Amino acid sequence: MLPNVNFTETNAYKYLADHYIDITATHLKDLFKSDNQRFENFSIRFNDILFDYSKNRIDEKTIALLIQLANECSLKEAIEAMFAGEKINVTEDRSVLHTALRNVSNTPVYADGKDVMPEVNAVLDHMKAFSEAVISGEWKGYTGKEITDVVNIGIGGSDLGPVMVTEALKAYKTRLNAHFVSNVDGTHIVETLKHLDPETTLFLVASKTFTTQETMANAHSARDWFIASGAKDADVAKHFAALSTNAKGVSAFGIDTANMFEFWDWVGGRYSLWSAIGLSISLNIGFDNFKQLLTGAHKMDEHFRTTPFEQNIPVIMGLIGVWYNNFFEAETNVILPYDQYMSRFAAYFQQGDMESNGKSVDRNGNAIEYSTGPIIWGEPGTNGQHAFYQLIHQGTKMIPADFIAPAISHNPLGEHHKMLLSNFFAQTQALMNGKTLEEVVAELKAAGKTEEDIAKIAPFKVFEGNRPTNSFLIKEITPESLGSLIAAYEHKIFTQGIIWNIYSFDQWGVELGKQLAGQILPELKNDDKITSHDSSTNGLINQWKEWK
Ligand SMILES: O=P(O)(O)OC[C@H]1O[C@H](O)[C@H](O)[C@@H](O)[C@@H]1O
Repeated sequence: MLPNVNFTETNAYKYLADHYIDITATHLKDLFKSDNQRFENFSIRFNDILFDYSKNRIDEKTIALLIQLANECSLKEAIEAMFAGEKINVTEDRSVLHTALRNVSNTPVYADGKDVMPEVNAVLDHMKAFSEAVISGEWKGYTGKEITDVVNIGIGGSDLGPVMVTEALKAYKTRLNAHFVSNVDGTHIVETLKHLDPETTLFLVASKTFTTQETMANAHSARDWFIASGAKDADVAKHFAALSTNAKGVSAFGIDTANMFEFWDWVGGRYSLWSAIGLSISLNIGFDNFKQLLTGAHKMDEHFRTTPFEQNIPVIMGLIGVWYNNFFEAETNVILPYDQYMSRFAAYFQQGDMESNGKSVDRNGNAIEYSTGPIIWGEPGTNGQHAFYQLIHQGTKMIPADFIAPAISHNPLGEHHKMLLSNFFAQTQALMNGKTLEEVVAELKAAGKTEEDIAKIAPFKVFEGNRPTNSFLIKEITPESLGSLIAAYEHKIFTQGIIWNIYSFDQWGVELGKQLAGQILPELKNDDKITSHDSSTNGLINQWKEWK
């Protein structure tokens, strides 16, 4: 059972509300001035990850009160409930056990009274054998040629995780070329297939349910393209594999169940890259590296489960997020990887976070009166600097930012990495310190500007600063460190869902649009004028019918 506490009624919340007034009276740079141990006090080393949260609008009292809040909301018990396989996804009556998928310690994990580890390990063995056969070239296509290209067809959790990790770990690429098709827009698959050869292409149809409209449409089009090349139905087995929980659906599609990689309903879609859904990752970086990814995540799982909250990275991340979300009324959280390979990291956690905590009903089914999940966004640095950082530095909204950077680049080209990192370090410093009017005036004077010019321009050059950031400095982006980092963000989401008293593992909010699309699709198949909807929807459909 998950705890059921309205966090706004806890003692800690009341103390935090008072404490918030004190903190807002203090500039972040002054917090540094008054504590020369601030970095040591507010940073955590975890293997090759340094998490520095000192540039946040917090002091020791803030952290103590936030931890009191976590305790009053029984976070520890909630963590145990998840790891123990309790059915904490209540509205779908399911356990939440993505942690079992990476349980490299192999200790038993129970769902519905049954140890899931033997099944988990059997699928991993299958993934290993398959990946090695395809990568080595032992696995041949229907005309006897080696596979050169792997196309993952999936959407949402069956796409974003594999894409993000494959990109992030491109430095570990095998000889196979990776492609990802997700959008039902025919352009996506047409453009992907244009450059591929059916004789050397392997399709992975990735879908937990095996009913998702976009994925099924793309899988059928891929199959048609394959058959049109002269292949027979029997050849499909050499070119199509399925990653799913739905064996019946896989057979009905015509995929050999020997090529089915199973997972289970206790794996949420957006937490599934660790499951058979990760087969594209295993093909693209090799199974041993995939295993390292699982190992890194497992180490973070252990850290989350056993480390006191004061030293617990996901817990601290989550609580600081609550602090900004519910006291400072920050609405978003920007993720800024200073690593080109991690360009899809923010997009991945848009689903991870927003589909998990974008909820407005609490665990009692009552409408919520406080703010829940933040809007997640972001792009890699330094590109973001030349686009949207203006608003982060000088806009009217507070935007807590996560900076992520590797100390060692996989591409140590000239001075590039030093330039990249100088930007990372400088940005967090600039956001914290800002620049006062006096500093601006002094700078303009030194540049020889007249009094008149100074008066005209100075106000626009002032930076208030006091803008919070987290920094993750990672020794190197390896499968293991990436696994740990992803798991830290997953558990941050969990922590916040517990505090907000919401169910983080369902996603009913995606259903309504699907249902209405199902009603509209038949109306698009004839030329009849539509009058059954509101005037806007009718107008759009009828104009489309005129133009199509
Ligand atoms: O893996 P599938 O069953 O095809 O689901 C793909 C995606 O679609 C759904 O709409 C959900 O919102 C996602 O959580 C899920 O990851």
